[in-house]
Amino acid sequence: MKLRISIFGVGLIGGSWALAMRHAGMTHEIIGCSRSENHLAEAKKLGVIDRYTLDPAEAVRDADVVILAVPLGAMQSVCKQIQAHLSPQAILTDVGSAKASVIEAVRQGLGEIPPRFVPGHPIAGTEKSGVSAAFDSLFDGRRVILTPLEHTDPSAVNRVRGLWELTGAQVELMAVEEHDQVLAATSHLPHILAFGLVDCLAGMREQEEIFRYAAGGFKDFTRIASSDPVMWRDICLANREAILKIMALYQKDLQQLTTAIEQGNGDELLGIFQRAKAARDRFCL
Ligand SMILES: NC(=O)c1ccc[n+]([C@@H]2O[C@H](COP(=O)([O-])OP(=O)(O)OC[C@H]3O[C@@H](n4cnc5c(N)ncnc54)[C@H](O)[C@@H]3O)[C@@H](O)[C@H]2O)c1
Ligand SMILES: O=C(O)C(=O)C[C@]1(C(=O)O)C=C[C@@H](O)C=C1
Repeated sequence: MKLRISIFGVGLIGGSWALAMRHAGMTHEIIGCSRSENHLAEAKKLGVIDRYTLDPAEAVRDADVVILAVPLGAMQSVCKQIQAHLSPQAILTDVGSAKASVIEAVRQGLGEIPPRFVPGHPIAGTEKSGVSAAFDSLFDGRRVILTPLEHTDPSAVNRVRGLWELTGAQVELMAVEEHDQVLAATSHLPHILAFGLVDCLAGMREQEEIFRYAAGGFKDFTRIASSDPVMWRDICLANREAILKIMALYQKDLQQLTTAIEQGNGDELLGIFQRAKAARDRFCL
């Protein structure tokens, strides 16, 4: 069955999902909705969506699937705008980077969490944003985490799982709290460190001189500091507790490294670097 899909926020993630659905031949019609008519007109011009509207009520009318792909800070207001118009048959899902906050935004915005709401998060992206950066293979071979709640309709979970699988993604189910803790460690902390490092160096008097000599290592480490600041502000505010926990742990480890360097403790440094290399070589890519 071909679907009428309604996408709120046709940027990097919403746009890439739309393209992947099109590629899979799943779409009867894709409707984009957002605050920005310019973004929507660009999405239509690029062939990512079939049509757009600035009216959330019209966007969800007769939709089989509604996907929220706006920044975390906008989830609640979008839900408020669709509350009176969302059909109970429609599947509602999202792509937000932190899950407890989206679930709370849906609860506040819709007044309750509908059984056909399936929280989701593709662990795929780039440092670019906007629909011009979207591409149909973004999710191919990547993981997508769904965090259904106790009362979530299993048929809705299966439907959303099936759609993500059509993008080439590998879908896993996880508890909300676990998701937010794991992603605080593997995604949110690295982004905070990259933003922090670049800001630190940019604040030094010799910054122009320093950046002239920034080569491979610096570029690899800081690519993600080019990501959208609004998106990352929202993630830090939304997943505050889990992020603070992992930051405290990391600060302890950084202090251990500082002490080892201060004391000229080569054995300690070698031990840390060997453990880290072994873990990265074993677990990453
Ligand atoms: N970028 C990534 O790497 C990545 C990866 C996984 C999940 N996510 C999540 O996906 C979501 C979207 O991120 P993105 O990278 O696609 O961002 P993006 O900036 O590329 O796209 C966001 C879109 O939302 C629209 N928008 C912003 N505020 C809005 C509002 N109040 N009402 C309606 N539309 C609004 C914008 O016009 C834009 O088209 C975020 O929740 C983010 O946490 C991002
Ligand atoms: O590769 C990147 O540029 C990303 O930042 C993608 C990334 C990540 O941290 O891995 C960023 C945020 C998400 O919610 C999911 C994926």
